Amino acid sequence: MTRIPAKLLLSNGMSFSGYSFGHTGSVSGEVVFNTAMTGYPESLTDPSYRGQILVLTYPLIGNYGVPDTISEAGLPAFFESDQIHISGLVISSYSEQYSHWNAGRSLASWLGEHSIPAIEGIDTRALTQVIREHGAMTGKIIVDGEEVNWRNPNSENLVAEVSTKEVIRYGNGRYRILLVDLGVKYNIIRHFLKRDTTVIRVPWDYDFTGLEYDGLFLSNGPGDPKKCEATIRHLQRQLTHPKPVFGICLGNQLMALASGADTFKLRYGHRSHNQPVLQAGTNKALVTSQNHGFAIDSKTLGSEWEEWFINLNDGTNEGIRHRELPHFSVQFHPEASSGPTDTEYLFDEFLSEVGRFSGR
Ligand SMILES: NC(=O)CC[C@H](N)C(=O)O
Repeated sequence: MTRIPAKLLLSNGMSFSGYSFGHTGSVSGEVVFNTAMTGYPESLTDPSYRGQILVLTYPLIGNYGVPDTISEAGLPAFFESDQIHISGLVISSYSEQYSHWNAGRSLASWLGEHSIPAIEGIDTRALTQVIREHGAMTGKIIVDGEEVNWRNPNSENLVAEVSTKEVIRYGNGRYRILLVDLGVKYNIIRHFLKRDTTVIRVPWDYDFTGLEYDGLFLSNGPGDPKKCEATIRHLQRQLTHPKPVFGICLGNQLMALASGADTFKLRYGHRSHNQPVLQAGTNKALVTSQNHGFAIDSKTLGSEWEEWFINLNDGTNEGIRHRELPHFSVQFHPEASSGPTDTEYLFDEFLSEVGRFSGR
């Protein structure tokens, strides 16, 4: 097989040479790295990666293939959304051979079907060190010399692209959860459906303030949280009421912005399965799955709010909660798909607040 040469060009001028696989084409986006050892089908379909060129530091990728699309309760069983959201993929060694109980196709053919360019043969650990030193950068995967314009996805409203266009209901449980879809990972919906709920999934800019529901949930999602002005406006009105509100990742950042606090861009983000967080005021540390490039500036939190979790690597915020009302959110992923499930209990805590509030 003849291999097509490709290169990864960074906005600081550095270039890394490799070979094309997946879709044969060039693309630009923000270059981010994830150090998890498994979970590429979930990561590639996570809407929070929209506009990003994903670098995987684990060297061997593709060896367990990609699952078939099998529907379960109206959701694809093994994916986090209905499509691949990354703009491009950068890996070290691509395994043509794959073997796994649920593998239905190869990674290369799946990327090809979705028109996503990928490059292999890159020293992704050396590349990651460059990104750690320089900070997050935009980049281009250039295949066969085909030119493409630079793209900085953080200047776009990516949430509007990935959010549902219509209201969708799932399940028929006791508690009604209004889920604001900012780019929701399906494992969040699966976690709610396991807990006797009806999930009402609404678009990111939907005015939910007059609707009937028992608890409000703000999902994860791509890009700069400050682009979600409509959601922040609706949330501000909701936060004056004692109805339970829970947010994950982008949801955490929007909770802070709606309460008057600020967010900022991290130097290179947290993307892995082994991010240690401390529950503030305790000695309890938890291992979490994360995927974020922005964070809450905890110094700007108002007096009604407190820092709930803190990242043990760099001391940045990993969650906040209201001192009196049942409003809380986390920067990490309690639904961890893929990754450690240590913090799944937060769904139970939210549902117990919802039960208490609704009186059912
Ligand atoms: N997974 C997420 O929700 C990410 C939130 C936000 N887009 C960030 O990068 O920080």
